[in-house]
Amino acid sequence: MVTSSAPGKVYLFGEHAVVYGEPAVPCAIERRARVTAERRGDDKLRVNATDLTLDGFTVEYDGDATGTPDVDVAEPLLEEGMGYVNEAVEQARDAADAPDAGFDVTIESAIPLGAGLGSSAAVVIAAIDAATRELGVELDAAEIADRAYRVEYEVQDGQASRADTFCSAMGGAVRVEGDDCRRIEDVPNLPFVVGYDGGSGDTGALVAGVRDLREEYDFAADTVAAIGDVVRRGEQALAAGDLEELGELMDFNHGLLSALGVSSRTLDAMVWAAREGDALGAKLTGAGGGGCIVALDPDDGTETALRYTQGCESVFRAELDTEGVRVEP
Ligand SMILES: Nc1ncnc2c1ncn2[C@@H]1O[C@H](COP(=O)(O)OP(=O)(O)OP(=O)(O)O)[C@@H](O)[C@H]1O
Ligand SMILES: C[C@@](O)(CCO)CC(=O)[O-]
Ligand SMILES: [Mg+2]
Repeated sequence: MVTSSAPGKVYLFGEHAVVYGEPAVPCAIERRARVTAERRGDDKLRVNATDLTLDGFTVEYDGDATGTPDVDVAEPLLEEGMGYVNEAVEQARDAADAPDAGFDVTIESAIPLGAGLGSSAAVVIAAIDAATRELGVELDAAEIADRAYRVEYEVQDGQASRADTFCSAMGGAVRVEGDDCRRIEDVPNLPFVVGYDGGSGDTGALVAGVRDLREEYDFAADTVAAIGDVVRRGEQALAAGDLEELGELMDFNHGLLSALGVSSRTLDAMVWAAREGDALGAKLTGAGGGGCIVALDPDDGTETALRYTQGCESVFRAELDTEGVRVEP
């Protein structure tokens, strides 16, 4: 039995545009998904997701993933909940050359689902690591990231970047531009505050929406390119440790994402509350549509402002997690 964990993330800059080859800077945060994999005597896959927002569920699949779930949950929800885990286990079987390996998989995650904090990437990274180790194979973090990217690409219908999965595997702040993925060293202390509206967005649908706009309007394509410009400028501000400028650029990045139609009333409300609470800057994080915003604030003004904002369900500080995927004792 092996348990591995991997962190969620916030985007300092660049979500969505990264899908079209612009650079992005996601940062791992100290909120983890823990996945335990235990080899079974047969080729079945049994998944126990204790704190999925569907109140937890258990599903038993046979080797080709066509078995009948033993719980009474709507089919689409199950499919969605199972897709990532299934594909992650397939990657582990492939890496260990054990096509018939069956597993009992248990997921415990502190990362809200579909809220822009990279729950899918964290679950997939931890699952690949735990399942391959259980089969006696140790992959390095870069290979786990690469395999997890293939899972996200598959489940998100061929529209995914390497950003979330690379960040979760490596930890820290990273820079991703197409296939070029690297860690950013010597990042200043980034005082992240996260506001969560309790909702979620559909990553696949939101990415498809941006793609359609981009194809329809040149100015939407220009907006995506402008996000790339913000990110490049942001990298300089990050290297200089200039938090004021980082904040200003986060505000700009949010405006551009909003123009691309991926914000929402509550995300906007939280962004404005953060700014009125004297945040250095604030933006939505991840796919958008609902879920989380991230603000930069070394003081407690943003937290206080968000606590009094209608639609904001919880507020927390998020520390940069310099550690990526790891085995848990
Ligand atoms: N605790 C969990 N147990 C099982 N599956 C999970 C868990 N957390 C996430 N998932 C899977 O990840 C999916 C959510 O992924 P999605 O990409 O939509 O959102 P996200 O990764 O949280 O946000 P974003 O990609 O915007 O950062 C869920 O529908 C589920 O399939
Ligand atoms: C919206 C997106 O850029 C980030 C989702 O966390 C999609 C992706 O990069 O795969
Ligand atoms: Mg995701």
